[in-house]
Order: sequence, then structure tokens, then C-alpha cells
Amino acid sequence: METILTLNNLTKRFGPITAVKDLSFTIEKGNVYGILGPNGSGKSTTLGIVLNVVNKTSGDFQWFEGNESTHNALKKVGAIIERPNFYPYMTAAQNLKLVCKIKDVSPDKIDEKLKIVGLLDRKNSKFRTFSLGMKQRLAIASALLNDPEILILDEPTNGLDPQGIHQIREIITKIAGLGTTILLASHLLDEVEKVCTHVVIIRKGEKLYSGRVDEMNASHGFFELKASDIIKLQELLKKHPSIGKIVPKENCLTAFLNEPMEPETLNTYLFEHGLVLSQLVKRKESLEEQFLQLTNQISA
Ligand SMILES: Nc1ncnc2c1ncn2[C@@H]1O[C@H](COP(=O)(O)OP(=O)(O)OP(=O)(O)O)[C@@H](O)[C@H]1O
Repeated sequence: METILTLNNLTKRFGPITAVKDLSFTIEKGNVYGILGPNGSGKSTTLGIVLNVVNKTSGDFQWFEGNESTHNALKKVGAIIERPNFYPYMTAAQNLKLVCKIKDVSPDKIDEKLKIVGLLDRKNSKFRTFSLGMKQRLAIASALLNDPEILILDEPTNGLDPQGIHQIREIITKIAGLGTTILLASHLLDEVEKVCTHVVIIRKGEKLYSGRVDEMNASHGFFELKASDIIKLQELLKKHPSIGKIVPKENCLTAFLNEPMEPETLNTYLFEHGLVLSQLVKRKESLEEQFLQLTNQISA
């Protein structure tokens, strides 16, 4: 598999604040990556470093397996890390023509890119007449003009209404479908779930999880159990190989599973060892619960 970007122990300090701490991950061609974290977790700083607009403190990063200078590599990157900024009295097409001149690329692609973002029929409308969602879509078209290998977006749906959010997410999925690798920063779990194939979760600049989005919820779940002899219940649970962590809560026990187990199997095991349950509930954390647990796990 082709590697687009590698971060090795990247760290950025602003005076006493460590915005990015020892961050390592890899972006492989063809996937859609989300950097997911609460506000202030270091997402924008990370994107700024790899785009050469923020200086790193230590560690390093490598574009395209280090075969090119960062300056040349960035010519193959499309990025939107600030609010879209175009000339208000110029049309969408005129603005994109100007971008083509600045980027030294042919203006032939303007219509194709406007079509991808659903703005071809508005190409002759002035930028100032655009809604926020349309402005964001024009920015995406602009970032695509040089046919980048990777498109980088910082909080692409921030401030948009539900329809605008939906349109941007659809466009991102469409662009990914055309083979462009995508890296987006978001604080919205559901955005990452809907759009991304891979996720890097960060909190206070530190990586908490990286991997496939569909493997994020790979937990086997847990049982909530009650019995009159709670001590014996705990002892029996400790002896069972499928049970991991056991957490007492009021007058019940939460037993987390290391591997799949059906409630009938646990009930039979406990009954055969002389224990009758008064409550047996099997649950699985939602992705949101797991995300909140993850992002809260390191105290300040
Ligand atoms: N230029 C700067 N000077 C000082 N501190 C900064 C600077 N830029 C970022 N920070 C700090 O670094 C930390 C990470 O900020 P960053 O903007 O990267 O987070 P983020 O995850 O993108 O958050 P948000 O979603 O709110 O933009 C924050 O504590 C922020 O205050």
C-alpha cells in the first residue's frame, strides 16, 4: 500500500502549552481519515504542521515516503484550513481562474470541479451571493483544481445548517470515491462515523486510538448482574476466562467481556456453581459512550 503521509513523534509546544504531544500515525492512499478530538485537542495545529504553516517543536513528518521535498510534495496536496476567502464581486468561475493562475494549473478543470461540488449552474454567480455552504463547496472545488493526491479539510461542516452539512459530507464521499485520499479534522463523532474509513482520536494533543472506524466499536460488551450473594458472584466471575474487568456499582456488578459470551452461557455457569442471579442484563457501549470514555480517560 502506498503511504501518503507519516507522522513520527510529532510535538508542538506554544510556551507552556503542549498542543501536540508525541503524535504518530500513517495515512495510506485511498482511505478517508478523520482526526477526531474535542475543541483544543490539537487537530488544527497538527494539520498546520504537516502543511508547513506551523513550525514543529520536535519529531518529524514525511510526505510520500520522503521521496520529495515538502515544498514539492505540498503541490500534490489540496487543503482548506481556514474560512473560504474569495473576492466577493467576482463570480465563482472568475475566482477559480485566479486560483489556477496562482497555483499555475490549467483553467480547463474549472467546470469539472464545479460539477463535483454541485456549483456548475452557479459558476457565473458572484461569490457574495453564495450561502456559507456554497462558499465552502467553492473552497473544495478550488482545493481540487490541481488534482491533489490528498484533500485536507479542517472542520469542513462547521457553522453549516443540516442541509449544508449533508451536502458537504456527500461531496467528500464522492471525492473519496474518485480515488482522492482525504484527511479531515472534526470534533463530531457522527461526522467521522458517516464519512471516514479510519480515525485518529486525540485529546490534549495525545493519540488515544487509531484504526478503522468499523473496528472502533469492537468491544464485546458487558453484563450488569445482581445476586443476593454479591461476594460469591464476584469470585465466580473472576474465575471465568471470558470475563475481564469487574466494576462494582451500588448493589450490582458490571462485568466486561474479553471475548463474546451469550447471557445463557453465563447464567448456566453461575447456576452450576450454586449461584442464582436476580438480574442479568447484557449491554454494549455505543460508539458515543466509547468515544466519551476514551476522551475523558486522561485527567487534566
Ligand atoms: N498560535 C498559538 N499560540 C498559543 N497557543 C496556541 C496557538 N495555536 C493553538 N494553540 C493552543 O494549542 C492547543 C491546540 O489547539 P488547536 O487549535 O490545534 O486545537 P483543535 O483541536 O484544532 O481545536 P478547535 O477544534 O477548537 O480548533 C489549544 O490549547 C490552543 O489554545
